Amino acid sequence: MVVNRVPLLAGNWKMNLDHLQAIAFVQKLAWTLKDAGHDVADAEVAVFPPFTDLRSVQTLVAADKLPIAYGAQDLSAHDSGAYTGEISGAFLAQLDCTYVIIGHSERRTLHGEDDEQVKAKTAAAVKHGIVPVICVGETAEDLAEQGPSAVPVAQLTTALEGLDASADILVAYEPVWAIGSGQAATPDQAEQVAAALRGVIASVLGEDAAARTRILYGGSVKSSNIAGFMREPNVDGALIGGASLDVAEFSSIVRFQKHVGV
Ligand SMILES: O=C[C@H](O)COP(=O)(O)O
Repeated sequence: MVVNRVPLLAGNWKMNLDHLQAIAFVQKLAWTLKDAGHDVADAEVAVFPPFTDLRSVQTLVAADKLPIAYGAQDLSAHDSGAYTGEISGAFLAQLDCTYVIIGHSERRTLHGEDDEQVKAKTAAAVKHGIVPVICVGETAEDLAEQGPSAVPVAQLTTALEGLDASADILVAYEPVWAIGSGQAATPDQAEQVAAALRGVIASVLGEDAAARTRILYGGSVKSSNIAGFMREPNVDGALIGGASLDVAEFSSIVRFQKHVGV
């Protein structure tokens, strides 16, 4: 089976940029990529703004037909009802979100999300036709005690339970110790875990799903280190936090082929 996994460079803005800043950022990003001759066949670009920006980003992307995908940073496992503060997958689908991040380590650590909630949210995203970006990763303690793969493998195994083999998903391997620390994993480390995660997809959803599913690396990705990750066979892109908030830096990451001739 020949599958072309187009690289995805995805910017997770976290709680940064309000809706006016989001409009300016997306316009500038589109201009910068166009000026640089970016070809969408080389890499897909996505941004993950705060919820309150999504309508503005939707309007801008649709009006100017920008080649920039977007998604939300979380969703509720429920469709509607008495869930104060929650956002339904149905609402995100109405805003034409392609993607939604699920189980980011900041949700797991700061908001107590566990693997069962991540599983329920993954199912909700798929139900509403939104591609879940399932985040997994080990803490420094996990790494010391169990090695790099054990926790991400367990987290993904639970998240995928009950999904149909045809489900369209993405996986982001983000070692918690690498997020925002300036200390990225090595490409070898990322590849080792990504390969293990592809094995999980194969065993739970089948070989076709494993072959087509893109696996991203996240954690202190910059223009100066993206090339190493993109050379790895099981790493299909990156989920970028801090460096995605600077148009020039993010554009440079998106155009990773220019750095290295991958
Ligand atoms: O979702 C993105 C990750 O948390 C990585 O963040 P970072 O690139 O700032 O380390």
